[in-house]
Amino acid sequence: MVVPSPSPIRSKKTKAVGIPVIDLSLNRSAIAELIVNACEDYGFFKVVNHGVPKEIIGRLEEEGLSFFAKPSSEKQKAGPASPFGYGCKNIGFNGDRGELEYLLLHTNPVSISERSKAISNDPTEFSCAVTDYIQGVRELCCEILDLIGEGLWLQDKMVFSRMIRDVHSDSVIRVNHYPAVKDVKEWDPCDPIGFGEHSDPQILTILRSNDVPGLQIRLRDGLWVPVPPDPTEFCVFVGDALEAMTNGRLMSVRHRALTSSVKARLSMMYFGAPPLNAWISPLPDMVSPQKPSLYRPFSWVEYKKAAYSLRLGDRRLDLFKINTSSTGDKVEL
Ligand SMILES: C=C1C[C@]23C[C@@]1(O)CC[C@H]2[C@@]12CC[C@H](O)[C@@](C)(C(=O)O1)[C@H]2[C@@H]3C(=O)O
Ligand SMILES: O=C(O)CCC(=O)C(=O)O
Ligand SMILES: [Fe+2]
Repeated sequence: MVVPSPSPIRSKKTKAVGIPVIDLSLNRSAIAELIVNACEDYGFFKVVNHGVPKEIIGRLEEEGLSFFAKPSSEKQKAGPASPFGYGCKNIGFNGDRGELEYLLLHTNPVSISERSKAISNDPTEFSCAVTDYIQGVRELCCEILDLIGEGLWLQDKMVFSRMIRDVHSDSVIRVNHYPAVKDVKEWDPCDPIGFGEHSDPQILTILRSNDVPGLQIRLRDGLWVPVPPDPTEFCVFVGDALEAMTNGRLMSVRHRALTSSVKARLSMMYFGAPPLNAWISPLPDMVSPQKPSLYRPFSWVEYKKAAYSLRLGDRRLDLFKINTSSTGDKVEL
């Protein structure tokens, strides 16, 4: 039987570029600058020597694989995702669909332990695997955010990580499972959408996948770049909230997953978010007469409501833009 190629899809609209890979064991001020450059140019980079133990990553991967291997009727007991729980093919509430199934969980420990009962036959084991993983990637997320604070020369370098460390942080975790293409007859090469184009609404996303390709990022010029998978690395995405707080200097990256492999892709994302009542607005350090505020202040709960009322691919940050003329003056509408 002929099977589709496991390599990333490359239409004439994709190209190979050197995606920044940053070694976190190197000199602090050098990596702070490299990270800020990557966030400005791509809104995306990879990290190596990240310090998250392999054993912790492996345990969550195993838990994810054994959950997705269950019969559909069993998995449905943890669903539907509204928004948390088990979801299959439906993404969000407004008709977006993808060739995947997933678990979406709030990172609050009480919520995880409650949800685990419907997900696993050994809820304590599952719950520990998830909370240990969250602890590891939250540290990594905060470390990267502090480096961003340093690279931007902010007065308050921990302004971003403080939101993530807050006990009321609205961070979420997602495990996506893109089933293998078993029968080439069922595979439509024109529609290999695993997860459609979008940006992540939060501050920063930390993604780890197995060795199956699929992730692509969109460059400023509109070209799509396949991201080679590497289970030993983490991918880091700038989210909408970080773009707003840096007054557009760091770019929230648009990305998607196109899968067509003979092996299933498993990806795990930590979406670092502020508390619901936190205010998001361009930081004073990022605003000047030459660079007036691009966004009006909004609360995270307001932003989330907007995100959930829209489609996956909508540019929701535009709703919060202040209209300015070419001279930088505010425009009365
Ligand atoms: C269609 C949607 C799914 C989503 C909520 C939304 O209305 C728009 C944003 C989507 C997204 C993308 C990044 C994350 O995967 C996610 C959990 C998030 O916070 O925003 C999803 C939402 C979701 O799947 O519930
Ligand atoms: O699964 C992936 O590789 C990407 C998924 C993603 O972008 C998301 O869940 O927001
Ligand atoms: Fe995403």
